[in-house]
This record gives sequence, C-alpha cells and structure tokens, in this order.
Amino acid sequence: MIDGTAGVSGRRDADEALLDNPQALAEADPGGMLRHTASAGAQVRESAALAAEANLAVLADDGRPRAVVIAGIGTAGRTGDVLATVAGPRCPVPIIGHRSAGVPGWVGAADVVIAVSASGRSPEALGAAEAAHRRGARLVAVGAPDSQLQSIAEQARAPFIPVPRRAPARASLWALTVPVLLAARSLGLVKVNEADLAETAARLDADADRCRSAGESFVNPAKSLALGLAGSIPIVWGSSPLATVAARRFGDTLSANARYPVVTGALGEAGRGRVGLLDGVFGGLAEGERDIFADPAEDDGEGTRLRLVLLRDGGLNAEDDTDEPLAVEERRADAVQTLAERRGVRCDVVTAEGGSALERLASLIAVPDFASIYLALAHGLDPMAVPAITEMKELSNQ
Ligand SMILES: O=P(O)(O)OC[C@H]1O[C@@H](O)[C@@H](O)[C@@H](O)[C@@H]1O
Repeated sequence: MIDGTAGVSGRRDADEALLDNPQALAEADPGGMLRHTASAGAQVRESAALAAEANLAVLADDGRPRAVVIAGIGTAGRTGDVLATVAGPRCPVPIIGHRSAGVPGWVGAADVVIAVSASGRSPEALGAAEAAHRRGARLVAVGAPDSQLQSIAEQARAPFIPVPRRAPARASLWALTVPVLLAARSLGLVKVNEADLAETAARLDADADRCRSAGESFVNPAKSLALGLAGSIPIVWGSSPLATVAARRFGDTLSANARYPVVTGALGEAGRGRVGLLDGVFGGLAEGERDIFADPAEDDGEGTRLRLVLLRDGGLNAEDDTDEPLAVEERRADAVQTLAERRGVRCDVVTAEGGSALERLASLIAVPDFASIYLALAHGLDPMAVPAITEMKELSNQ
C-alpha cells in the first residue's frame, strides 16, 4: 500500500487475488458501495411507488410545455441525459440539462423545470427551483426528504418526490432517475410503462446477481471488466445516443470510485476526431513496442496503454427511435473494433439487452457500475470516500 498525500492510501498495481476473496472485498468496502449498487433494482421499484404517491398529474393541467429543463449536478444531472435519450429524437419538446445554479434566461411560464438533488441541497438544484418558482414555470423536485429542496417545492406548491438518502449520490442514479421519467410521462413526453419499469428492475437485479462479490472473476463480468481495465487509460465510447449516456456514466464512476482518468463519448463524434487516440503513444505506438515476453511485474508504468470499452446498443431499438439508421451505428461499432484490433489496443464490448430503451440503458450501466467499484477495491481505494470531492466543496465553500 502507498500512503499518498491528503489521507488517501492505495495500491499502485491492482491486486487481482483480492477480487476473488469476498471477505477481503467486504473489508475493503466499509461503506458498502457494492451493496448500495446492488440495490439498483429495488431503487426503481421504490421510486416508482414514491412517485405514484406524489401528485404528478397536476403537471399535465397546463398541457404540453414549451421545454423541459432538468436542473442538477453530478449524478442528479445525469438523470436529464437519461430522460433525453429515453424520450428519443421524436420527442416534440426540447429536453435540456442545466448544470449550474438558476435556470436559462429564456425559462418562463410555458416551461417545466425538474430540480434534482440526492442531498436536496446542491446550490445548482436549489437555485433552479427558486428561479423556476419566481418565473412562474411549472416545477417538480426530486431529492432527499426533509431537505431544503423539499421546502422550496412546498413553498411553490410543486410536486416533490422524496428519494431516501443513500450516500453517496452516485449510488442513487436509479432512485433519482425514475421520478424524473415519471414526471415526463405525466407530461406525455415518454412512453415508459409499468412493464418497462418492472423489466428494468428485474434486469438490474439479475445483473447485480451476476456481479456479486461471491462470483469469481472468470464468471463475474464486472470483475473481469475491472481487471481488463487495471493499469490502463480507459476509453469508453457509446455506439448510439443511449449507449453514450451509459458511457458517460461509466466515466463518472471510473473517475469517482476507481479514480481513473477516462475518455468518454459518442462513437459517431469520436470517429471524426478522438479516434486518433488509437494511433498515439498510449495506443498503437505503445502496443507496437511492447515486449510480449517482458515480466509485467517490472512494468515501470511507462507502458501505460489504452483500453477501449465499446458500449453497443445492439440495434434492438425501433427504427423510428433513432436519429441515425441502425445499420450506420452498427457499421461504425464494427469499424472501431477493427481499428483497435489492427493496432493491438484491447477492447471490451458490452452489448445492450432488453426491449425498452430504459431496460437497454440499465443493461449497459449495471456491469460497468460494479466494475468501477471492483477496480477501486483492487487498488485498495475505498470507493465511497472521495476526499478530493469533499475538499473541493470545503475550499469552494459549497
Ligand atoms: O445530488 P446532489 O446531492 O445534489 O449532489 C450532486 C453531486 O454533488 C457532488 O458534490 C458529488 O457529491 C456528486 O457525487 C453529486 O452527484
């Protein structure tokens, strides 16, 4: 173990054996990030029940809004990306994520603002909720019960969906996302139905089971993904807009849990620029020089190389749910795999499964979520405690 600065200790090289020792894994995860992450399916069911108790139907009273703004930061902000992709390119109303305090200047009485904050106290969500109320926009708030966000929603007589707190916020993605989707459903903007929610929850349960700490690395997809990424610079590209939301989420969890630098994005966009990474010193150039007989224990870090994770949508979505023909997305995904292979850059592929957009998204998020935690644990890092985030809050007085 290295005792680093600022009270963080960890291991330079990932301890593979630790991942096959459930006892050691439990000790390395005192806050229970694995357990919190395994509650994703339960979060979907619980949030759907809590949303059913809130009076979301009032949202529809004033008809279809001009625009929907999802205000929040970090994981809360990601819920806006999920809504936008589940609503799809045919959504008649713009869905806009807003990640700073307040709301965009054009927001007014014709619009809906959904303010989201797991703690119920991020300045971004609170500022947006207050601004929405002041400007006469319809407001919905999602977050911790008995929080400042709840009081603002009450003052504004706006629906509030309480999301029980699970520290940290990134372990609450599903609890925060479902109320946002159901608020949008009340507005007639998404088609998510009860069966979609039930199937998504079941998918998350099944993936949590496949990724459980007792499952050995060779049968546990999250452990093998984590071990493949160990020591690399991950690049995570999504083959479709939906898969790109999952890619960005993996960027969040790899950074915050495992503290890995990571490049994420849409493959379509990457294909016109960032794909050049595969040719560089961390990509094809490094692989060309690699001595395949060298002892990996003597690797002094100079051999750091890229590892590509390709999240593929699998071409399962209905043709009218996409903004690009499925065949184009599929060809591009095949192409980048060929490119990686030609350069010796290793590539993991996760392919979406399931019928609805929400379930497919869940199938691309679940295994990577666990992988980020196993990667943290293999490096001796507590995936829950991130001193840098706490220090940022203290130093910037937030
Ligand atoms: O969801 P709330 O509580 O507003 O937090 C928003 C974000 O705040 C940051 O400081 C981190 O803690 C993130 O993990 C979190 O997603």
